[in-house]
Amino acid sequence: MNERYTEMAGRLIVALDYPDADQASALLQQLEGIPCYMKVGMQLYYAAGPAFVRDLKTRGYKVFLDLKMHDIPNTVKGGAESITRLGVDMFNVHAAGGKDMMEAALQGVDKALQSDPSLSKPLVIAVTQLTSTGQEMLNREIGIPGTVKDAVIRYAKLTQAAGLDGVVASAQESGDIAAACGSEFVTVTPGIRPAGSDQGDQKRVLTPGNAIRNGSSYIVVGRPITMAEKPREAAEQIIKEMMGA
Ligand SMILES: O=c1ccn([C@@H]2O[C@H](COP(=O)(O)O)[C@@H](O)[C@H]2O)c(=O)[nH]1
Repeated sequence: MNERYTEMAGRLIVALDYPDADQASALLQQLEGIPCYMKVGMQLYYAAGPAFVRDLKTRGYKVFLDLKMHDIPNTVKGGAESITRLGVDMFNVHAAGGKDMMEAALQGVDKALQSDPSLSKPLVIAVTQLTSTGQEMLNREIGIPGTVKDAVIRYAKLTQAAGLDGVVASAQESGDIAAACGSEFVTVTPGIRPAGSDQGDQKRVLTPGNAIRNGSSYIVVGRPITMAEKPREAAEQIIKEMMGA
């Protein structure tokens, strides 16, 4: 395993979108030894809960807990405190919850860290516009005027002003986010589709190689790996494409 492989595998976040821990564990077995990040989202967390997250940490994985909190500041603060106690490496809120709510998330993190100094500070990021949102939907259905890019950049700047580490956005916007917020500001980008793969419900997509070229800090990949006939080969192919970017 060379250095570039390890770096790129560490920037691949595999979305464990499964209905139970057994199915998620079966994928882990297939991907064993690949030093990628694992993402636990609503489907798996609501079924398998904190125990599965702790299990992933015990197995040595970096974990992104993708629960996209969006609530009043006091509730988000409490949620962030509990999530930080789980020892995850990254979690998120919705930027649409506003600056006070995002700042409250950071207060929750601090509270947990103060009560248990053995914990590490997780990256706290905010969702800008979901990658399943296209231009038409944004303007006509959701009622937000302007381009998707404008909305994403506005949320990214608000997120940075609140003191968070970065955002979730499409890889199509990574370069513009870096230009607006600096290259240290983390971009976590789902909607990744290797050439020729099914787009599904994703509207703003990019290939793994183009996402890395556009400056994404991390790429999030679910179905192109989990639904592949040979998930390990699919993951290795994605890492290879990232390495070549
Ligand atoms: O804007 C967003 C935010 C989160 N996601 C999550 O990423 C994965 C993508 O899965 P695919 O199967 O590769 O489409 C999934 O867990 C989403 O909940 C996102 O897609 N877009």
